[in-house]
Amino acid sequence: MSSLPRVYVTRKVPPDGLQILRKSGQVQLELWDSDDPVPRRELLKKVKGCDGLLCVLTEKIDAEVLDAAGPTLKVLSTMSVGFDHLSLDELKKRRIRVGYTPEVLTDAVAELTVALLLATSRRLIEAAHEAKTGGWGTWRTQWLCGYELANSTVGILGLGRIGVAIAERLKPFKVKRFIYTDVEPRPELAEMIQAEYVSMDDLARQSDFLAACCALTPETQSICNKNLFSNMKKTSIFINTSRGGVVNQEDLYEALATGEIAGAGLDVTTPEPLPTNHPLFTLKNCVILPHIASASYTTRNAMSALAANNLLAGLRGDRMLKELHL
Ligand SMILES: O=C(O)C(=O)CO
Repeated sequence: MSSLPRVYVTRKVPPDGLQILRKSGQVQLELWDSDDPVPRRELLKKVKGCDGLLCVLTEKIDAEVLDAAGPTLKVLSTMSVGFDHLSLDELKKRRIRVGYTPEVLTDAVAELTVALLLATSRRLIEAAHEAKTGGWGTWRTQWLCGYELANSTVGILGLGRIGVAIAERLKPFKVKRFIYTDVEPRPELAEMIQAEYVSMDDLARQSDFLAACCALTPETQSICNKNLFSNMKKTSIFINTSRGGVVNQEDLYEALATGEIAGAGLDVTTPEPLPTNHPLFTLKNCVILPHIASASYTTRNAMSALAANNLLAGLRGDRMLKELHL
């Protein structure tokens, strides 16, 4: 039997990552060779005795999984920038090193955020549907009017790399002002986009477009709620490409259905997938995408390669390219 470290990969990850692992000659690899998530029972069985685990964001890595893996598990590598699916306390307790994939997806996520913002504010999905289903009668002066970016104020909730990249892409649309809020001011990032730090209430009150770009943590859970939406302008657009958990969806539904805000574009929801009979799907002013912000071939390949390299470095005891310091 080989004495190489055993690694379990919980999904058919894009080819670059798999190739790096296979060619390394450094690990014995086992893979859940499917596009669908590994069943929990199978995961609990397969992690037993592994040295390394490469997962994606649909796998909840908690005490149960870590107990099932046992003391051999030294490295966890997630193919995601988000890590709300990982029980960090449990990982820290067991001294398991954790790799993740920031930066390589910033461009793709920012690009999709802009696309979703425009699709929502200029009502593209509704308009395409009307054109296709006979609703297009004649050119009408106010029909399918939306809201434009020129001269607007764009608010960013949680200013990190992705928020900066979104603002950089929106600037050429003649946005007048960028504002942001976070747990504390981020002067270096803010300077890159000339964004002004404001309170959460001012962010809500002043934004014409408000983009949630924050990580999901206990502090940001449901932070976009009745309080936020009721402070927003009736003409404002809310966009979320971070995590569904930052939004109270009942409050968002109310805000959209009663015209408290003009529209919402969501790439992330709770749960995922959002059931097709969910009330949010009944609203014309809500555009919902199936968590595709990072879904370009280039980016997903880069994420898988980084996740693979993180895992191998961790198993060698070297510095990872991107490690979460617990
Ligand atoms: O990497 C992540 O955290 C994602 O949400 C996938 O884009």
